[in-house]
Amino acid sequence: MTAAPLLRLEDVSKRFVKHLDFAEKIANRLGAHIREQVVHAVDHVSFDVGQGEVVGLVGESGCGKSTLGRVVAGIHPQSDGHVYYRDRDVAAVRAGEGAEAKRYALGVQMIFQDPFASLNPRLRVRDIVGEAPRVHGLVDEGSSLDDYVDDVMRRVGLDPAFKRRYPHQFSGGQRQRIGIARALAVKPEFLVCDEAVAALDVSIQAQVLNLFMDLRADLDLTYLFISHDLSVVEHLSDRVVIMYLGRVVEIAPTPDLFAAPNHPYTQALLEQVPRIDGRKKAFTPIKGEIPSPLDPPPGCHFHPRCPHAMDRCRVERPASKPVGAGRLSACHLNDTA
Ligand SMILES: Nc1ncnc2c1ncn2[C@@H]1O[C@H](COP(=O)(O)OP(=O)(O)OP(=O)(O)O)[C@@H](O)[C@H]1O
Repeated sequence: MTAAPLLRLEDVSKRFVKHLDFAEKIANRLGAHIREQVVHAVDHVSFDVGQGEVVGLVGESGCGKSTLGRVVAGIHPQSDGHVYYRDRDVAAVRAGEGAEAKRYALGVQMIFQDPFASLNPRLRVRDIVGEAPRVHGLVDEGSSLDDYVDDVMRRVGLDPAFKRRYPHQFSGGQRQRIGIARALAVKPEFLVCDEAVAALDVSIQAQVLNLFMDLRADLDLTYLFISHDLSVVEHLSDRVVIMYLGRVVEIAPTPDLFAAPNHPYTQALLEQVPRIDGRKKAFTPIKGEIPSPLDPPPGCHFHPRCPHAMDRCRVERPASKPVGAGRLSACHLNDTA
């Protein structure tokens, strides 16, 4: 990576405590010894994202992608570790509550999978898009909020003539464009897109992915693009970060990752990607169930599903080590090669 990091994650962890439900509390009164459990949703994650870069964050459901995205966007505080933005520790910046905190809060925006759930159904598009710029005084003196909203709508391919409509009056793809417009309206520099096209039909997905790329070029945006689907990030990302059960297992420039995946988990994920070169591979689901993050396997979390697992993998967590230019992988096999 050549660009200076805009975002840097250093040993970031996020734990959630799963509190006892009513039945479990009753059972405890009757003598059971059920204890609160801790989910290690994100487990010592480190990587950076350069200014103007698109980093794809990929892994199966429950591996902690959304949680990490929310930590980056400042929605969840991390339990441990540091998040640096423009080389400033975000925890300190946010505690300050001054102009720098506001710059971070507006500068890093999140776009969600389900625009319908994230858009207030009682607000017209004009207010959904215009509310934050109005509150934060982002509209230049001498121009109107309506003009501001019209500009943002045009930028995402929405006709401003429809700004008095409500979200339910739009299609799924258009609603996602409203979500993108709402994020862009505060002039962000970093977008965290969490499964932002997963709910859309394939043809609409392609249009929205193109929009993201156009916006990147026009506005010099940086992206953390979260998806369970490697094929979604293939044409979009400069680099890909692969997560498994809360941990990063591999980081690589996108072409290198697709040409020669290093980690057995990445190899298994790639086996599932339908290729567009006509030589469509047979669909081979990854062997075994994803273990529970409440009780992850010791050693390498992937070892119960790994075809190459060795004794060491069952007891020792593999460190992330360089495996080529700009590449890291956390697999004991690399020590035996
Ligand atoms: N607020 C929360 N409270 C308790 N546990 C949580 C919370 N948010 C996430 N988790 C747990 O953390 C783990 C990681 O969840 P997360 O949603 O980050 O994964 P994901 O990879 O984004 O999966 P998906 O694509 O299914 O959302 C899961 O076991 C999930 O149940």
